[in-house]
Amino acid sequence: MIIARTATHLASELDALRFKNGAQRCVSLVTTRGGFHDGHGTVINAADTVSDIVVVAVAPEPNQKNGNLVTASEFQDISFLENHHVDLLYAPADDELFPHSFEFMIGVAQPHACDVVDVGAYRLTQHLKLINAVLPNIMVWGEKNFVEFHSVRQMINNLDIRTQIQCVPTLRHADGVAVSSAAENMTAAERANLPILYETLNNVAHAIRTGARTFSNLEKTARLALRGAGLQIQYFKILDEENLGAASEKTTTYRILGGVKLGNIPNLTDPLTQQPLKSLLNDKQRAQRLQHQLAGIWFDFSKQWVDGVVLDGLTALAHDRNVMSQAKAMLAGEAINLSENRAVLHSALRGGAPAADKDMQDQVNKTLSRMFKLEADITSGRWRGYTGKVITDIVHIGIGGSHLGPELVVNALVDHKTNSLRIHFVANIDAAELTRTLALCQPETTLFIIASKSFGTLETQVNAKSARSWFLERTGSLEGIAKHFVAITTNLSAAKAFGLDEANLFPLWDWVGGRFSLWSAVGLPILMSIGKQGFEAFLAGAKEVDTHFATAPAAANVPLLSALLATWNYNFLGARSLAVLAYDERLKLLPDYLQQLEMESNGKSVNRAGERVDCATMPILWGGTGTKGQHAYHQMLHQGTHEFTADFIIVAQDEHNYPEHHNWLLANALGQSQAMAIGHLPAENEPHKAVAGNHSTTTIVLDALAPRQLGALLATYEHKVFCQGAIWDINSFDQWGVELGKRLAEPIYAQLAGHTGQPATQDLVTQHLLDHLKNKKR
Ligand SMILES: O=P(O)(O)OC[C@H]1O[C@](O)(CO)[C@@H](O)[C@@H]1O
Repeated sequence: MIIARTATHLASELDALRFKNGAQRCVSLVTTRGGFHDGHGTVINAADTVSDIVVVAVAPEPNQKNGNLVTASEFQDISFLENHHVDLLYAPADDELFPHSFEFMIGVAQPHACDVVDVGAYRLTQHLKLINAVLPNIMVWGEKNFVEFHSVRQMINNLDIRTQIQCVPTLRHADGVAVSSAAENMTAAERANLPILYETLNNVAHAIRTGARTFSNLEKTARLALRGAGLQIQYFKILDEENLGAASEKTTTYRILGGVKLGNIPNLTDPLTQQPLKSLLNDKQRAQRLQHQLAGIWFDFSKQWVDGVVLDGLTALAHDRNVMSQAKAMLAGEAINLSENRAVLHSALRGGAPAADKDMQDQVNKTLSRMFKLEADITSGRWRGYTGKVITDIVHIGIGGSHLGPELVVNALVDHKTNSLRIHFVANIDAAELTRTLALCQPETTLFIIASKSFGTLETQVNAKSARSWFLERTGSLEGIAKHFVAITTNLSAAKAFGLDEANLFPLWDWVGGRFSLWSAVGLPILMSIGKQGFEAFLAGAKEVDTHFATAPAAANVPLLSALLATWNYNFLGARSLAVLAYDERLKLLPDYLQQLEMESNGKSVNRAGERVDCATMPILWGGTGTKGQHAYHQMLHQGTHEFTADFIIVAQDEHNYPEHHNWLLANALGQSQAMAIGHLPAENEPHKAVAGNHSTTTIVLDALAPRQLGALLATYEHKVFCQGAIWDINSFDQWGVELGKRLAEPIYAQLAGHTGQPATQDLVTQHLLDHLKNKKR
């Protein structure tokens, strides 16, 4: 590689390179400031592919007399360029480019609207001088320096310089951080926060791609997210690619520029923007926007790490994403489940979708009446088993949406039981569950409820078959089936083929998603447990939420706010899990139920148009009951390295009349959420006692754990899931991901069951496992 330090030396070397064997060769120029890294490498490689001769210029800083390259790293820089097959390095000192007698500078006549980074007369003149010295056919830039690239491009166009100019995409680390000398020289703590910049750029790009056009709000929200992550913003702009002016409705190509400063980061203490959560907690205004009463529940979002500006930004985001007009379409019965071409009308099961088809509502009411009759017949003893005995045990067989909701509600409302029926649930294909349950039951006094929307789900089929065999082996009475088996399904013919009596079949409809079906006949165990009045109150609580959701303004719409705050936590503050912390033992199954509701609904990675989403979607939802969790996983929440958000669910009334227990239970819930918000700064010599704080949490206070409140709580989560999906532009109502594993299990089962003639189709690793299991099986 030739190294030239003066314009004269450069000219003579370049002439020789440019004109070889009588032919003129193509020269490219890459201008840099030295300190080379792989990011430069991609630009130089690109220059190499479009030209015969690559010249790299290292532009000096003002008054940089002797350091033609960046000081101490000169040696590394030269070998880096040689390794990248650069032909010529031009490294003039500042006084070579700008001698004392120099009196002219070139400037921009009309500064562009973007005030991102001022390229300035010095740099522009320097670029012009480098271009004049090298006379390149083409200049190649890295996109990371887009503003400077744009200014030079304008200069080339406006001054009729006969050089082409192009830029190449930014090289990024696996976590999205642009490769740069700054990124290499950061402390681990500074570096850890940086991926949020790329994520935020992507979030905004995604928002624009999917129709968001309130640019100032998008910028505001993005800035807050960056500050929230402890980054000092240099600039964050949504611009028109063409002229780098502010983006407008007319913009066809957008350029989103974001830059952050590092070093001496004030870590969320900038009073003009985001303050530590601790300092927000005493703001009297918070209650108004962040505490809401709905259907016997107090939703308290005031421990969320947001302020008014963030809330405005989030509300604008909902508007941009048309969340509420999509909700309207859902409640009107439009087929918003695109991949299955189905309506999503579980609200109609509780009278919460008045615009839904009349016929649909009639079917719902008719089925409800039949459910009430069955419950009354069983609990009054009018319905008897085949030997005339009253029913004492209900065994509900179903899985996923046909199980989780009913079991949760039956357990949670145990204090609202109206009769002595014992209700059991069998979901797993593991026979442990079925056999243990059957061991508690007598065939003459047991009613089996088989709940399966499809009536084709493996677990339910196998369990139902075994339950029927258990019954027949003990009773020998085929006619007895009619007294001991009922089913809920959309697939009535499959249920009949199973041998079930038509009169014992309760319909379900394709417009009810499995995980939203507990309000239908799938909820029969709930009805059997809490009776007609209780079940009606449960539906009514959910309907109150439907009405609120459809009519409340965005800023006070509880399900929408929940979803927006979740977005803020997941997509802007980097929370990767949602902990559901129920401070009531009766709600032990709530996290399991919500796992299906939220994760099966929104665990998606393509949008509604089938394109890959470019933002994180549903994080991991998990949880348990307080105070037990405090002695298990709360340590990690307080001092671990994962960002999270949590929902605290508490019940205000002491329903067991044990005041000491109840007061401690509530005190612990509030103490935990307070600790998560305010953290603890220990003495300098006790870093192990530091608690970071600044974790957003929501506190949900049920007046009582009663049917109305529980119905309202679950419906709120349902609508939150809908809003979340609308914000992410994903279909929350299908679940294609569960199919592959099911399919792969089939040939494995055939081998385990010794079905002959089935060739092994598995990979070697799976085959070895299978052989091992076959050997070990008795
Ligand atoms: O009610 P079915 O058709 O038996 O389905 C049970 C569950 O299986 C799934 O299809 C997949 O897990 C769930 O969505 C559904 O709730």
